Formats: sequence, C-alpha cells, structure tokens
Amino acid sequence: MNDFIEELRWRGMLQDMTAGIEAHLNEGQATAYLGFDPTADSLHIGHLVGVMTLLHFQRAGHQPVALIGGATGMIGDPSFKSAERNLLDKDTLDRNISGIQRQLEKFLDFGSDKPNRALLVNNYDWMAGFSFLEFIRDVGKYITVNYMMAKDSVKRRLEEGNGLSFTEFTYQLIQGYDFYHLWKHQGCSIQLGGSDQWGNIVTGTELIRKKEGGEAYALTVPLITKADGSKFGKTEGGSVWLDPEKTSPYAFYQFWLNVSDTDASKYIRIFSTLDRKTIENLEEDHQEAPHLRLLQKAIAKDVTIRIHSEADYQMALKASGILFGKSSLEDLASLDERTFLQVFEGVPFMQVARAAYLEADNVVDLLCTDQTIFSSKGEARKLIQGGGLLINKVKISDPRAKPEIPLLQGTYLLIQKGKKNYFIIKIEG
Ligand SMILES: N[C@@H](Cc1ccc(O)cc1)C(=O)O
Repeated sequence: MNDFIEELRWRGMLQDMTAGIEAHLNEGQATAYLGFDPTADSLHIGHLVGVMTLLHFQRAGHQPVALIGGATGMIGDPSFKSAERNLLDKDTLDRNISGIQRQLEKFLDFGSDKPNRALLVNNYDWMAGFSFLEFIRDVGKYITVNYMMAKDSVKRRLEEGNGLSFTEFTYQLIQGYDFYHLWKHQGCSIQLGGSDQWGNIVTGTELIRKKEGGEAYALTVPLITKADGSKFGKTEGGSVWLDPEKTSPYAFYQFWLNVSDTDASKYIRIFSTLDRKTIENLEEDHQEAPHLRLLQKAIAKDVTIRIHSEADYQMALKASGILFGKSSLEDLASLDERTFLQVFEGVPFMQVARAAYLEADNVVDLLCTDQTIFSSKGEARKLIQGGGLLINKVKISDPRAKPEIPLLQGTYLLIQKGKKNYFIIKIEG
C-alpha cells in the first residue's frame, strides 16, 4: 500500500485536509467518495482532477466511490457560483448520468472482485424517497442556519447582493447527508473534492458527528490555475470535453500540446500517471531543449491514450505533424474527415462542382475555377513550373497535366502554395 497523501503532495494535488486523516489512512484500507453533478452528458477536463484523485486513492489500495449527483444535479451547487442555476429535468439528468458513468470506467477499476474495487452510486437513489418532513427532522435539525450561512460560498452570494434561493441554500445539507449516508452504509469515512467543496464536505463531517458521534474526514485538491491567469480548460471553442463527439481526440491532444512550459510542469503531475522519476527526467530533458515541448507531448500522449485510445493518439500525432513537420499523401489520407477539417480549420475553401472537376482539362483550369487560390492562370503556371505547388502533398510539375490526384475522403484536395499557404478545394456533388 503506498502513501496516498504523500502521492498527492508531490503531485501538487493537496490543498487542505482535516486533522487525523493520515493516521486514519495508515490503519488500513479506507473508503472515500467524490461527487460529480451531472450537469452535462460528459465530464470536461476540469473534472479530471477529481477523477485522478480517486484513481490515486485506488492505486494506494483504498476503495474509491464515485458519486453521481442525480439528486444534487436537480438543485445546482451554489458554491462560488455567482448566479442561481437552472433546474435540469429528469430525462436530461438520466442521459447525463450514463455518459459520465462510461467515462469514469476508463479510470477506475469497477469490475474486479478485489476488496478495493470502485463503486458507483447515485444520490437520487436515497434522496428521491426522502419526504420533506423527514428530511427537515432527520437532517435539518442538526445544522444551524448560522452555521450554514457562515460558509464562504454562501457568504459570497449574500454579499454580492444576489442572494440565493432556499433551494440552493439547502444544497449543502443534501451533500452533507450523502456523506452521512455513505458513512453509515458503505463505511465511507473520507470525502474528497475540489477546494470549492470544503464547506459542503465539512457540513457532512459535522452531521456525522452530531447525529452519531462519528468521525469522518475531508480532503480537498487545489483548483487548477493557469500561469497567465486565464481560466483552465477553456479554449475559444468552449470547454474541453472528454466525449470525442464534443471535443475530437485531435483537438483534445492539441489542447495539451499547447499548454505553457510553466503549466506543463504542473499539469504532468496532476493529469498523467507517470511516476516521479520519469517526470523529473522529462523536466531535465525539457529544460535542455524547451522547443521540443517534451513535457507537453508526454502529457498529451498519456491523457489522450487514457481517455480516447492508442489509435486516436496515433491519428492526433499524425495530424499534428502535418502543419508543422514533414508528411506524405499517406498521412493525409489516413485522417478521418473531421480531423482533416480541424487540422485545416480557417484555411480558404474553394468549391468546385464534381462535373467541372471531372471535365477539367488541366490542373491550372481547376485551380483557377475562381480567384480563391490564384488571381490569374499565369500566376498558377509560373508557380507550378517553379516547383512550388503541391496537391495532397504531391508536387505538381506539369501545368497541362490532368488533375489525377485521388481526392481525400472522396471530396477534398489540399492545395499548398509554397511551404505554408494552404487552400482546400471541395468537390461538390
Ligand atoms: N457539489 C459537488 C458535487 C457533489 C454532489 C453530491 C455530493 O454528495 C458530493 C459532491 C460539485 O458541485 O462539484
């Protein structure tokens, strides 16, 4: 059994913990949970810190419980959120829950019959049948309003003048009750979470203490920051999702490839499972030749393979090489349509009807269907004669030749003027 706390510490994943937790963990196998509200049908990379925390907990020989908040997702956690949130309906929540479940299975071992196999629970299962009267008698009675209002997360809302509804105010009681329920029925003595969850977690330890004189522990991990102060996990296109339909494996890979050097040192500890020695060696190599982006490449590889697959990683790698390195017609042809279009996003497009393409006598006519690529046929001819034109990475040397290059995806030609000027011809119909 390795040391969970020590593992989090060197990885920079330890924010706060309640007293006594280390001694408690040293006593033997423990159970800890971490909750996710199913606000979307996929997790995004902001959730990954929590998932990795559960993963390290299991690797240390303990039992992780992933809780999906079918009930709390209906309320919305007000912690450090500036505005009241919309309520989600049951169908949306159910869809979201199954999406998230599948993603968690890529990290945690739910299947085995080991004593520390991961469990998945949904708080809707114990909250749905709870009557309002029962709840305010069995839970509400133990926690004072003063206590609830003193939480930073609640105070901030009150101070900012927006206030919060009674519904959101009760959120911490539900999360507190979850902890109590899991403590009572699953022997779960620890709740893990992001640092914004501290207040909700200790409402739970308080409830366990008051209701049964029991002892339970809180441990939080830092919120991920970026060296430049902007928000982690967002790109121009929005959040970076784990679902390949929402964020393609290529875009996912690129996200990690593009993090800054300072962030890369931090992120590789948090998001990859590489061990300390490997990371320190990588850092040394990185320092000698930062332009090679060894750290970024190592994180991108580790995370892309875990979340997607080896094949997705290979495709992302090939796609990333196309704009920057040497690549061939085979490399281009191996990309799927979506990745191809993402690699060349923003490149000028020219549309040509299929009939016109088939009838074109020579490349120059095709290239000059309109003025997107060349302003005159003379210019096109000159470039071809000078050896500066490539179609699908193949050099074209005769301006009078028929355009006989196979289309990519049966639809596209990638035109390259010189080294860096790309255009796409899309054959329509
Ligand atoms: N409040 C947590 C999710 C959560 C829900 C229920 C719990 O019991 C625990 C955690 C969040 O917003 O991230």
